[in-house]
Amino acid sequence: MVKLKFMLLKEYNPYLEYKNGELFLEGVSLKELAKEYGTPLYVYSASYIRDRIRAYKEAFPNALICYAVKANFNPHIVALTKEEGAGADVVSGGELYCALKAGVEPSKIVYAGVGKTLQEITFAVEKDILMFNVESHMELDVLNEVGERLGKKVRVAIRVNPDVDPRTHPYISTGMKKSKFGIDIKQAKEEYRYARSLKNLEVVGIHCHIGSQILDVSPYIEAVEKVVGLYEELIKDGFDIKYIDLGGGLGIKYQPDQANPEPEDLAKAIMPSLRGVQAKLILEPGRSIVGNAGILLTQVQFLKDKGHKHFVIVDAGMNDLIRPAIYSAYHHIVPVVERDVKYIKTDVVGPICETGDFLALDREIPYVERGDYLAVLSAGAYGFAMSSHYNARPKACELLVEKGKVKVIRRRETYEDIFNACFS
Ligand SMILES: Cc1ncc(COP(=O)(O)O)c(C=O)c1O
Ligand SMILES: N[C@@H](CCCC[NH3+])C(=O)O
Repeated sequence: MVKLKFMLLKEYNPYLEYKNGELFLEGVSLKELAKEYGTPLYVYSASYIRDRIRAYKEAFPNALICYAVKANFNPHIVALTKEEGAGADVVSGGELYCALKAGVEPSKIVYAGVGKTLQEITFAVEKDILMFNVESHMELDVLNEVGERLGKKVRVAIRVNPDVDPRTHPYISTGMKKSKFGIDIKQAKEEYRYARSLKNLEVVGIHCHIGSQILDVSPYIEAVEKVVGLYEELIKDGFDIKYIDLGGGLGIKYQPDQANPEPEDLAKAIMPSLRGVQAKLILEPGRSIVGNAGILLTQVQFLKDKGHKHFVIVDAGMNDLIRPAIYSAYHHIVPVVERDVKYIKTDVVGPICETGDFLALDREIPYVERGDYLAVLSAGAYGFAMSSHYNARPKACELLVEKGKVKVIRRRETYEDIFNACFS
């Protein structure tokens, strides 16, 4: 029984293990961390993040790996990916600021997003980033104007929408016809010609991102084939396409019976279609770098038995981890200190005044008591990044652990932190 559980945790993160019934990450006791730093508490494993970047680099030795900052924008995490040689994929001025603070070279930064503001565009042009992934005709005009004003040639790729179903949650499918993202691949050639006619733009690439949490690699093959088709047409038309950026999206293990696909699986699927392509490949993985690096620790506040229904009420709410509320996402929950093998069927809910505030519904979890700590797995991506102050709750503390060492990468917020901006 214990051995089985041990194997299962390793499949999420090889640095996560029970020792004498107590959970450790990279050799650090999670119970001790929860006691010292309080809960809710995010803890990330640095070695795991390093391993994942290295796995991408091994699977795609000639590619530029641009970590998708949106998945987790803690600058210390971004700096870690930079240390391993990654660039950054950003979607806002804030993320660009974060990547630069973390030391990422502008020549390794790509910028996507359907609604870049003039201020954000100006900031990125001034910083001379590698490439804008342009999502509309109007954006081309604005980029050209900013380039002219600043006396620069702005490097652009057009984000094409290949109309491929990535077979994931509809809210995170981004490459289908009805989606707001990118330009229909069938209209792309026309937009490329238009971009070439603008004197302050330099057309350098093709961008495509079909969605997130993709576990089956076949939609990638479909998308890549369409992108390569466009690449060949553009080359024939005299374009110098230096980069093909295929976005991110590789999924991770959330449920015990799910796979944790490797970058190598993606490489095996798509590299054959890219054989004749001269352009440099760019990838923008987010979740598959940091998702299973992180866990969210929470403490049981109350138990409530309504007869027909049991509730475990914890101190982490939807303001800390919103994925279950908005995507009905599953996050595996395990005890920080094992008790016995008795299981209960329960909802695990937070303190927020919303019925949608849950971490798990009708879930069998090991028996717990008031004061126990629970670890919510796979919380490193889109966990803290999507957190809020809802119900005037200070944001959680974030820790980075590596080989037995602990670093506070974001202190717990205070009430003053929440309200300071109201009184300045
Ligand atoms: C343009 C772009 N690139 C990269 C990513 C990162 O995706 P993921 O975290 O699924 O790897 C996203 C988010 O889906 C995105 O919108
Ligand atoms: N926020 C989503 C992923 C969005 C991907 C961004 N394009 C999630 O938590 O799964």
